[in-house]
Amino acid sequence: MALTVGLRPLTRALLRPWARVPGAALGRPAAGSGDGVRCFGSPRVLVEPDPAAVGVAVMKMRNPPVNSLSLEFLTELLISLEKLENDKTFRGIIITSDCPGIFSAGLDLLEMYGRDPAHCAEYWKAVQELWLRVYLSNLVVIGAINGISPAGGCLLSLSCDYRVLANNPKYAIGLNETLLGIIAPFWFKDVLVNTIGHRAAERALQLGFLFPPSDALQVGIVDQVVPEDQVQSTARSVMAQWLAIPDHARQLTKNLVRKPTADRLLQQRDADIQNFVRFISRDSIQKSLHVYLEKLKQKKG
Ligand SMILES: CCCCCCCCC/C=C/C(=O)SCCNC(=O)CCNC(=O)[C@H](O)C(C)(C)COP(=O)(O)OP(=O)(O)OC[C@H]1O[C@@H](n2cnc3c(N)ncnc32)[C@H](O)[C@@H]1OP(=O)(O)O
Repeated sequence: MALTVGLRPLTRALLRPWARVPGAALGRPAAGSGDGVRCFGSPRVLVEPDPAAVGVAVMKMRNPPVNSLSLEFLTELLISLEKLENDKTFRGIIITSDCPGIFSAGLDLLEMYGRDPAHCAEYWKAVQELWLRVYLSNLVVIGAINGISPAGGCLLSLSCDYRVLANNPKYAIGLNETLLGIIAPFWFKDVLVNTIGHRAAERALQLGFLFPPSDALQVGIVDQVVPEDQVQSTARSVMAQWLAIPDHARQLTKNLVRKPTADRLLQQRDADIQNFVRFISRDSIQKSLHVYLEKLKQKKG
């Protein structure tokens, strides 16, 4: 699936020399990455082949302070995912965070607050694209969730094939959009329903639940909860289990299960973008976003 996000000239320029990790131009070891370990990346996304697992790449999100999914960050994630999909030496990706305590704070509120319709449309197209790229990936995608994961961060986690969450009570996960006075779009809802069932999803979406690890495991929004220092090793051992399955059979099966959900968006991407722009541009929604952003600021005291 070609990357269909219409990149702004600025974003395109930003990404042109995108192997910017010092010394990590494709094929050369990045500083501190260990001898011969080929890695590549961009300012906000570091991709390192897992030295202990052939064919596995670890994708580290590093958009401090909270890995909020800005347009630039989404674009870098998409470029890295596309590169991995096209590099036949990789069969699996472990997605994790380099921002302590935070997997991803979700969509970047500043991309939706005080922005013109054209920007909102471009932003939403990138959000759609990231979901489709991860959800339908031919690679095995495992979330090594080492931090809090609200809303868009939860969607990214749900789009993985398997989710390992660190057992830290602060690392809650859920689609909390109603707490902001907004809503999760139908395809966020669909993925949650597919994962935890209709009644649990209905309740969690309406109440904006952020599940702490023990509840997240019980409701099924994550597959495993482990001590924080075992998240990466657990993700790696689960990856080995999934990679023991012949790729072609596993990919066809993943597609069989996931394509009907993805098709609901693919068949109406433009309408979904227009719906988003209309909804997010409402005065009442902009006001809700303003109040929420103020609350975040006040929280800092
Ligand atoms: C029809 C259908 C239509 C559908 C139409 C609508 C569809 C929308 C779907 C929405 C999906 C989403 O993901 S909406 C986003 C939901 N996300 C959230 O609710 C998480 C909000 N953030 C937090 O709760 C906290 O920041 C948290 C992640 C726990 C980290 O707490 P900390 O104390 O460590 O850090 P903070 O001090 O709070 O934050 C550090 C800085 O990051 C900023 N920040 C934090 N989260 C941010 C965010 N998501 N976007 C931008 N900026 C963010 C803060 O403002 C601070 O900025 P400075 O003050 O400048 O330092």
